[in-house]
Amino acid sequence: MKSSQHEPSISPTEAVDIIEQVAGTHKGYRRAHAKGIGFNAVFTPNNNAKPFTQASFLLGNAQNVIVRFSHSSPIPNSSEQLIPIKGMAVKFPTSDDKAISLVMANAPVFPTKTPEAFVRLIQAFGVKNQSLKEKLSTISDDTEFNTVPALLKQLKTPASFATTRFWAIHAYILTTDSGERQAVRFSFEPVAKEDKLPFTTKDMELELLERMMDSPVRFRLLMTLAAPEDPINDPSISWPDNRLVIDVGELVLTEKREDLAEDHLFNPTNETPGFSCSDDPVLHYRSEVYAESYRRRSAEM
Ligand code: HEM
Repeated sequence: MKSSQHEPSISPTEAVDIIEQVAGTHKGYRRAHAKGIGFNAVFTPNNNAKPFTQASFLLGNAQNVIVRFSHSSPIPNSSEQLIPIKGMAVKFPTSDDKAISLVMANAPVFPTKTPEAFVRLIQAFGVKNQSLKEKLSTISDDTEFNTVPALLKQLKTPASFATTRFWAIHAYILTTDSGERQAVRFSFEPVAKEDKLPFTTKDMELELLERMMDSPVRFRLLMTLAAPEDPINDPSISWPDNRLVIDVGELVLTEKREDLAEDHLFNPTNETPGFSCSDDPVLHYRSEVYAESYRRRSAEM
């Protein structure tokens, strides 16, 4: 565990065991965000990030990237309409084999400050034969879950991946050649705004493919700059709305990947000169959880 400040009481391997206990084992699938669709895409930086970083993926020429959109459930055939949390993962190439990945959700904040609280939340929501009200009452005494009921109320299943904003949630640290540091949070904002589906299907993957036949699907990569007083190690706290947001480039989907990016691991903790992880314990925990999930699903293929 790289984060120096936090030693979780539930190990990443135990976390994957717990997800399997709650959701079952679905051989060959990711242990979360099991169902999804992969695309090739092009990311074109506009060099607005240059004053803040030397990170190559945010600067220079257009580059080929891999994108995977997903439904968050660990159960591959669960109803996508009943699962409001969706994911978008983008893998940028780098000169070494540690591709930078932004692995995002359609929410600006995470429900908990620590990874083990999130795992306990999975356990609480996974209890069988209990209504949502009963599940909420079992977590209501725990101050770690104060924000959860309000977050749940705001959740709404999106109509389309192409009109959804995705946030990387954790802070990352950008550095310049001369060593200046700036904490930022990334998000991808859709260029398409219309919510009403012009298409016939309720299947979000098909909807995306139909949309692409009509016009290109684009997202802007936005970077929100932290002020010195903003917390950079707590993904459950949002930064004030008046923070400077910089548009650093555009992503355009080009084609569906035949492999759907199924075999890919998107690791949100890879670093490159000019771009590093903050001390957020949830971010660092994800690295080992994803590696464990990847080990299990690869062995089952
Ligand atoms: C302790 C916290 C978390 C746990 C235990 C967890 C668990 C997992 C697991 C087991 C996977 C499957 C990985 C694989 O097999 O490749 C996964 C994928 C994913 N998670 Fe998380 N996750 C956590 C936090 C987050 C956060 C904060 C976000 C959003 C910012 C997020 C978004 C995603 C997405 C989009 C994927 C799919 C990536 C892909 O397409 O390959 N997760 N998560």
